[in-house]
Formats: sequence, C-alpha cells, structure tokens
Amino acid sequence: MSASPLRVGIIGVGMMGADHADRIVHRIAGAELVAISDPDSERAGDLAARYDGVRTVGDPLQLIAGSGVDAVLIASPGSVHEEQVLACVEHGKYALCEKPLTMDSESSLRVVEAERNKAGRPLVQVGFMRRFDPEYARMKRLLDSGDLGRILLVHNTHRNKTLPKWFRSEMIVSDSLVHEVDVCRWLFDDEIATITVLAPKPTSRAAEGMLDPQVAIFQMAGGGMATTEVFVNSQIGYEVRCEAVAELGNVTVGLGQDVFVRSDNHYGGHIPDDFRDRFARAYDLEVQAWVDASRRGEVVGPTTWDGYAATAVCTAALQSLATGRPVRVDLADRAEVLRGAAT
Ligand SMILES: NC(=O)C1=CN([C@@H]2O[C@H](COP(=O)(O)OP(=O)(O)OC[C@H]3O[C@@H](n4cnc5c(N)ncnc54)[C@H](O)[C@@H]3O)[C@@H](O)[C@H]2O)C=CC1
Ligand SMILES: O=C1[C@@H](O)[C@H](O)[C@@H](O)[C@H](O)[C@H]1O
Repeated sequence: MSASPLRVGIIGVGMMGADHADRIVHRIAGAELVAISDPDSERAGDLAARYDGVRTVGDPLQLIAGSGVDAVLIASPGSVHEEQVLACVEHGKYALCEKPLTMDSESSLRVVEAERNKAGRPLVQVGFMRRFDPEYARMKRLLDSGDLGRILLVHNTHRNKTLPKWFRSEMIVSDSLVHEVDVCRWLFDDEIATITVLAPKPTSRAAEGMLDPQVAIFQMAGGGMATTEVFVNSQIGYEVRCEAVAELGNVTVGLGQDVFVRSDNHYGGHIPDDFRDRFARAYDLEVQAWVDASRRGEVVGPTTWDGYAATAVCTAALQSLATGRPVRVDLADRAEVLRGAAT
C-alpha cells in the first residue's frame, strides 16, 4: 500500500458530492480531499471554503487530468458520467462513480470496453453502496454459506418520503430501482433475464402524470425471481427492506430494529428521512474500501460490468414501463467483452 494519503478530487458537489466530501475529510483514513469541481461555482466555492487545502477547478476534465489528483469521486448527474469516467480511464485515475454508471446500456458498455481495452486493468468502482451496508453484507454472507439452502425469491421495498416535482416516472427506474437491480444480481450471483414493470393507480401526492408507485418483477437467468415495490412519495420516511427466501429459511434486511422508545403516550423507533441517514455507514465503508483499494493499486466492490448490467436491465425496464409487458434484457456476452483487446 502506498505510504502517502490518496489525493482525492470530487466532481459534482450537490447532495451526494457534499456528503462524500464531509466523509473524506472527517471519517475516512488514508485520503485527503484536494480538489472539487462543479459548474455551480458558488456551490463549489462555498464547499471548498469549509475545508483546508481544497481548491476548486472549473473544468471537471481538467481536475481528472491534473497531476495533483490520484483518484476521483464522481457525484455529478448520471447524464455526464460517461465522459467523466472515460477521462479517468484515459488518465489512469482510480474512480468511484456514483450510480448509475451511465443512463443507457450502450454508453455503459463503452465504459466497460474502454477500461478493458485502454486501461487494461480495473480502475472504476460503481457506487452501489448497499453491498457495503452491514445488514446487506451479513445477508449475503449467510446466503453464500449455504446454511439456508439455495436462494429462491427476493422481495424488496424501496420507499422515499418525497422526491422533487421534477423527478419523472422513468427516474424511478434509472435512479431508484437500479439499486434493487444490483442487489438482486449480487444476492443471486446471476443476471436478470427478463423484467416487467407495472404501475398501479398513482398516489395523488405525486406530480401530474407521474407513475408512482411502481412494481417490478425480475426473472433471473437461473430461474430465481424477485419483486420490488418502489414508491418515492410515500410520505412516511426512507424505508428500504429486502427479504431473501431460501430453501431452509429467510433473511430480512431493514426492519429498523434500533432502540425502542416509550414516551408521551407513544412507543416505537425512528424512520430515517433519506438515504444519507439510513446508509451513512454503508457510504463510509464503501468510500473507505475504495480509498484502501486505490492505495493498493486495486479495485474492489461493484465493477463496470456490474454498472453496465444494471443499466442494461434498466433500459429494458423502461421499455416494460411503457407497455406493462415483460421485456428480455439485452446483455452483451461477458466473456467476450472482458476478453476485449487481449484477443
Ligand atoms: N448512492 C446513493 O444512494 C445515491 C446516489 N446518488 C447519485 O449521485 C449522483 C449525484 O446526485 P445528487 O447529489 O443527488 O445530485 P445533485 O443535483 O444534488 O448534485 C449534482 C451536482 O453536480 C453538478 N453538476 C452538473 N453537471 C455537472 C458536470 N457536467 N460536471 C460536474 N458537476 C456537474 C451540479 O451542479 C450539482 O452540484 C447521481 O449519479 C445520483 O444518481 C444520488 C442520491 C443517492
Ligand atoms: O440513489 C438514490 C437516489 O438517487 C434515488 O432517487 C432514491 O430513490 C434512492 O433511494 C437513493 O438511494
């Protein structure tokens, strides 16, 4: 492992970028935040002023190319990830790219191919942080141990309290459901072959024309099946639950069994407001794993292939959302793509 701290630049310092900046400065070992870039120069300036030794760089591609940055955390909107991840690959910089890797399967595949053919080695971790959540990680270990027999089914619930009026029906798929797509691929250790997305009569709390909630059904290539409810204007709080049903038992994540309080004629626990609260520990572990791996010259966690496969499922999911019919996922041949330039 390199003796010096990893010099990190962050691209996009909105909600997640600012959250990650605070994490790198205050909670992560072995890294220092050295630069940030955001087209909102006032936002970037305000954030940089909070920390010692952090400079702002107007052009994100210049931040990536700069010799003072060893690794880049990309927290810009998904629509600009492709160009920024490709620049990291071009300059041999380790990158942690927030989900989704890109917005459609063709562009995600270009990233997988560039990493394989231009860099010739893994450089990119994709920000599917649930794999680092202690509860999900324990569920995965238990399923992999074989003690519960073979995994048969997964039931997911994904509820946001509210999301902004500009959040569209399609974003429920590409921004929200994409997490369950990754979780199911990971838990089953299998690809999703077919997806169906259905929408019941929408809640009156969503913007006009918004299909919220949605229910997705995944059919895994090996015969497993998963259901997911995504409801982004649930009004309740942030609720993420996952129950995996195996041959000899089941295991559930997200029951929120924290301390139980009785007071003032009420009893119960706390429901988090959003993901930054519920998954704070997962983000810490995700970013720490990225820093440690980058300093060792490695990549851990979700790969560009995982990012691509999730995007390919979401591309099919959007077609299903439009028709309500099952859609087969069009996935490239993994062995062929990863053989790439080597052949
Ligand atoms: N892992 C998770 O649980 C979550 C992940 N995300 C992901 O994080 C990313 C950012 O999302 P938010 O922080 O919620 O969005 P946001 O809108 O709060 O922040 C995005 C920031 O990127 C900046 N930006 C716009 N174009 C840019 C460009 N070309 N280059 C650099 N910066 C640019 C904007 O000015 C803004 O400051 C997205 O990919 C999103 O899907 C978001 C929420 C939770
Ligand atoms: O990634 C996320 C957001 O982009 C998305 O909008 C939310 O629905 C998810 O819960 C959150 O984890």
